[in-house]
Amino acid sequence: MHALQKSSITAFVPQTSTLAGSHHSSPQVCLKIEALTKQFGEFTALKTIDLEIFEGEFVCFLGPSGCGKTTLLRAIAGLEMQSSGRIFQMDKEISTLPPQKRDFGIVFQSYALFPNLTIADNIAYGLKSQGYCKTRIRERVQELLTLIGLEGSDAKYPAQLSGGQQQRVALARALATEPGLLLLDEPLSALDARVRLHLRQQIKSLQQALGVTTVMVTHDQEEALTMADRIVVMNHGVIEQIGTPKEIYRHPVNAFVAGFVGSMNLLPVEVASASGVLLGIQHLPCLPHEINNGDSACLGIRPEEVVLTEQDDASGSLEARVVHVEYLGSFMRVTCDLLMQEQQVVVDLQHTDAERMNIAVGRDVFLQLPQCYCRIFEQQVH
Ligand SMILES: Nc1ncnc2c1ncn2[C@@H]1O[C@H](COP(=O)(O)OP(=O)(O)OP(=O)(O)O)[C@@H](O)[C@H]1O
Repeated sequence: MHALQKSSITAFVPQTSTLAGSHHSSPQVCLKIEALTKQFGEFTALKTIDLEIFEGEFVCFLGPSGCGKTTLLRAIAGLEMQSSGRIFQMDKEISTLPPQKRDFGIVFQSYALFPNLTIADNIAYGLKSQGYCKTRIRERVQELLTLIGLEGSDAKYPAQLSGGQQQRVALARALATEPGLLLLDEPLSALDARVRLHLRQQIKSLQQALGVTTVMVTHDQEEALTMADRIVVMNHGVIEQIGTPKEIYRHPVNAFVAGFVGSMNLLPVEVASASGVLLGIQHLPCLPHEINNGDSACLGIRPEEVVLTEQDDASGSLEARVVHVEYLGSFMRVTCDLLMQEQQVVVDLQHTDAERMNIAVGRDVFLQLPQCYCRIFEQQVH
């Protein structure tokens, strides 16, 4: 559809963000990536990426530096040509189209506004090149300024705005032509923590209100967990897991995802049975897994899932000594050395529990690792 024929965004019906979590009405695939590979000389930055993103979804590409997330975003935008594989947007193959022929708006980490243009002209940039008439451009710029809460800033220049405000203008500019896809490349990472938090919420509610399919690159797991409908966790050019924030957090598929998203104790164990492992000589019941008996594996349990007690009041408790206590606002993070072997276990405690038990460095305690939280992973290959 030509941008001129599109309705104004204020007429959009707000959508909910539960799309990815509840697939009761089958949503349409907005973006489909098939066996995408990217080589930089001998180096493979993306290895056979397959991915479907649904209309209205907010998807985050999350992973450590160099994992290929920006390369994947740039391939979607046509700013980087893939070495092989195909990309479809709304069933139309866009694999070889130049960026200007693709239907997206993009926001980069650095605000990338034109410093010599006013805020109004920055926002109007794409509208002018798409042939909107002057009256409509003026209207549209006002709509967008209202949308991002910067009414009255039309005549200002980028340098007169704060970093967060400039990034909101960049967002308005990206949304101006009502693109079918919004691409965000670490849009918050140049901002200070407080502004980042505020803008995170603003972007999320704007995305929900407009229902625009959005892909955001981030290396910040908290950002991904709070903003995304689904997270694509990447490492070394491959997708390790795709899932809702809850799925990724609660059911990581391997030790990499477990360690990268949230905090996770990862303890080396030997598999003893289909639902039991040996931590040193201590037998621990665990969640069912399919790793062979006798193999080395990794037990994953989150700090908030470990039970810390003063007394040895459950069989299978591990004797431990508190070696470090950290105050983290709403809870305390307690690091314990296991007495049986050279391993540390981190436990998150409510302040009231920590005070009741007089938790301090040097205190001897007992740790229980409940079976329902003991995930068993294959040993990491990377
Ligand atoms: N133009 C290029 N030439 C050669 N290698 C490149 C090029 N662009 C990216 N790479 C390499 O490809 C890999 C993936 O880069 P990419 O920028 O996609 O990573 P990323 O996950 O976005 O990391 P970051 O968060 O640090 O930006 C990196 O090892 C990078 O050095």
